[in-house]
Amino acid sequence: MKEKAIRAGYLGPEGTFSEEAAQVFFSYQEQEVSLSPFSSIPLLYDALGKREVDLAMLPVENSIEGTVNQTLDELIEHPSLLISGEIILSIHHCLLVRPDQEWAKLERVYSHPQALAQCRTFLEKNLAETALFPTLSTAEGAQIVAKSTEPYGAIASRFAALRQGLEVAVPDIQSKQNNKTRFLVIGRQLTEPTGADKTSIVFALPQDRPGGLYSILKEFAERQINLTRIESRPTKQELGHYLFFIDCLGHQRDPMVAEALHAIGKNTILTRILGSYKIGMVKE
Ligand SMILES: O=C(O)C(=O)C[C@]1(C(=O)O)C=C[C@@H](O)C=C1
Repeated sequence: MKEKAIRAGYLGPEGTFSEEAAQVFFSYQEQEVSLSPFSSIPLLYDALGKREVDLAMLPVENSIEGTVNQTLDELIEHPSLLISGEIILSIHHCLLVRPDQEWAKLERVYSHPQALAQCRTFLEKNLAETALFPTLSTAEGAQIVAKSTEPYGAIASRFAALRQGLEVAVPDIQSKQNNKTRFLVIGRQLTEPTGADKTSIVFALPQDRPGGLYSILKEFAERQINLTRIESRPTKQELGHYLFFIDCLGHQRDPMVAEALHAIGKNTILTRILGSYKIGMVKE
């Protein structure tokens, strides 16, 4: 009997960078994958929570703008979910207009807040008087412009321009040419070790103990385990109380990583292993 297709969700509508990340990542899966768009990150998490999808492709960090806070914050709100993969995508933003439109005279530019921020230098230099309108995704911005008759533009991909019948007025407007976003694949299952893995954890420290963070970092350093990321997010309960996110090389089943994870549990007030997964490819 044919295996059922994996149901994967991404931040839509069609034409987002998240769709591209999903297309590339899932093309390497042996099992068939059916992709569906969701109009916001919380809606995608809801669908995961209700098991309407098995996996979700979510942006988590960008080389210019840093963390996509919503992805990390929602992950904390859903304790049964696990990270099962990652992929890094080169992000080329374009200023899109309708074919009859002059871009220097735009009254509004629509895009996802991450994209608006990644293109801040271009916008400040060339469209300082233009009002910036945040949308739920870059592709939604392109859709709004395609449907309008006003002097509006969008920041989105070349692919979104094709989808919406828009023109690329200015290509590559991101503030740094080497612009990359890392996406996580979030699901429910722990992935098997591949020999080239990463592990993500989140923890909270007691407030009153000096050297709390040092006591955690030491466990990795003493075992020569390389950290690839450290990030803090407010607990939202009390000012100055933080959750720390760490990514390290290795799988949680590797003896050294397992030992370090066990040891840090003694110095935290909460530790959650968010998943171990294969180090992701970079798609240029
Ligand atoms: O709006 C999109 O196209 C997305 O896929 C979202 C998103 C993000 O949230 O970071 C993804 C990649 C880029 O960094 C800009 C926007």
